Amino acid sequence: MDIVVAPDAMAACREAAARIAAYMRGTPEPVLGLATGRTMEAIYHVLVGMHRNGLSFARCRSFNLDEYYPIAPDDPRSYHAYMRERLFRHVDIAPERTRVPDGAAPDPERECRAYEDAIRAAGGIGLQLLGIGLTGHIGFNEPPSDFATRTRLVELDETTRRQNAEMFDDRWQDVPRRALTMGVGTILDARRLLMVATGAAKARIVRDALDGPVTPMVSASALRQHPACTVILDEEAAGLLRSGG
Ligand SMILES: O=P(O)(O)OC[C@H]1O[C@](O)(CO)[C@@H](O)[C@@H]1O
Repeated sequence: MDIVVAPDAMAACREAAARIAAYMRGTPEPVLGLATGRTMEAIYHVLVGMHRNGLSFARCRSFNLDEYYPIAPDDPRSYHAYMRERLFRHVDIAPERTRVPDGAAPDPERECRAYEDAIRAAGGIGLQLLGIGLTGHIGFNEPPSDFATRTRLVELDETTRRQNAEMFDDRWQDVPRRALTMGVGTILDARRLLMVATGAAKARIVRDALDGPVTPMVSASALRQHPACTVILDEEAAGLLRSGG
């Protein structure tokens, strides 16, 4: 695992965007795994700027990690809307080349199987972008999540619902109790992983994930089993690491 510590959050996000752009430029048919959450907003902002300076998304396909369930794709609080507003509508990626789990699917298990099939049909994910939740989740894989799990319907922890309440007018009780998420096994299948964490609030869970035991109780600790994983932190998020990053 390669750990990069940037001086601040913006520098960490610029570094992440530069690596995504390098992957896109160096790959004939890039398949991006995308994430949501506050950390990713600055990364998408930088990527949109790069697009305005010539970076094309036209050859990309994308698969997002997760979506609330149930939620309509046109609900402004959905991750469909998040992706449209922060990235897709600003770049040259055709909507049919982007995919986010369907939070309105009448049969969620079928949707999860179809999602796995679609990733496989695209040739697998080349670069998977990841954030980390305060529970140690990657995607919405709350503890405990077996490292072999695949895309599935999960229950969200109260910590996560509270963490994500901002989009729901700060009413955590309104955050859906369930979500569709790629499994830890699905994530580990990506050829390269890029996790980004910034801010002091993430320091404890970053330490648990990178310095603690590799355990299903901290999904992000699974990244240490991946042969090509880079973690980009700012100094605050790296603050409790044994090595200091
Ligand atoms: O960047 P944030 O808002 O702290 O979120 C951390 C992670 O948890 C999630 O909310 C769940 O996947 C992601 O969207 C995000 O990567």
